Amino acid sequence: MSGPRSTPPVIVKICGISTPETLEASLGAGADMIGFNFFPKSPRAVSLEAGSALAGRVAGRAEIVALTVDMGDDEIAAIVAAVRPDWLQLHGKEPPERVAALQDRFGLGVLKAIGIRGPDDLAEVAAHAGVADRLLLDAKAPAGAALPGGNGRVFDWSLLDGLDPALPYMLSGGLDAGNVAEAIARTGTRGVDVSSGVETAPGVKDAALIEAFIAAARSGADSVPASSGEGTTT
Ligand SMILES: O=C(O)c1ccccc1N[C@@H]1O[C@H](COP(=O)(O)O)[C@@H](O)[C@H]1O
Repeated sequence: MSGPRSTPPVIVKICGISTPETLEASLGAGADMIGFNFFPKSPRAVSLEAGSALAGRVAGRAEIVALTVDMGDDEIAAIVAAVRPDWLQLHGKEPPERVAALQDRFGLGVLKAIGIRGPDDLAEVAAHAGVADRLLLDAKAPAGAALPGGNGRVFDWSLLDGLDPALPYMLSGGLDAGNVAEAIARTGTRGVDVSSGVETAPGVKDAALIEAFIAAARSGADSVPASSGEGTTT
């Protein structure tokens, strides 16, 4: 994206946008990051052509995130060429070495998703801290789930109590307008990400739900003290 943007106290990402109408609703309501989903099995998946057209409307108004799951270099290169994202969201089992390799190859920010269900999952957080540009702490998908994310499940936020407050991370997993302010207040997160919580059916985003989510996140953000570092948009 071009030019500096002001720094919101809590970054809001709307993920899985697939129509111009819900894109405009997200941007109009002040979304900081817009995610386009390139995981073919997802009900939110967009084609390269659709993603490119939607991303063209975003330029300069928010950051663009391309969501992939254990994708190979050639496919990612095609997405990067078509969509010109600011960030790659890696929502699979990509190890830290893969994160670093993609940073080197594409020169983009990497938002690495880590599924959280219990205390053992924090080892994965530690392994990626200092490698990924930002972490996305999401509810771990149940065994056998078709999707590694986007399942509308909340995890136990108290698992994050011992995290280093300086860790650059965003929170996701079952967030919606009714719980996002509490999630921000409870965790002190500097960023939130939502997909199914702003939908009326899988893959069907709703403008009113998006607007309500962003408004609720902004109200929750008032409970978070000013940041010295993370929270800055790139
Ligand atoms: O949304 C999807 O379909 C999806 C598919 C594969 C990987 C990740 C996916 N979504 C991401 O998961 C988080 C949490 O989703 P939800 O809000 O609980 O529905 C979402 O913000 C996306 O970044």
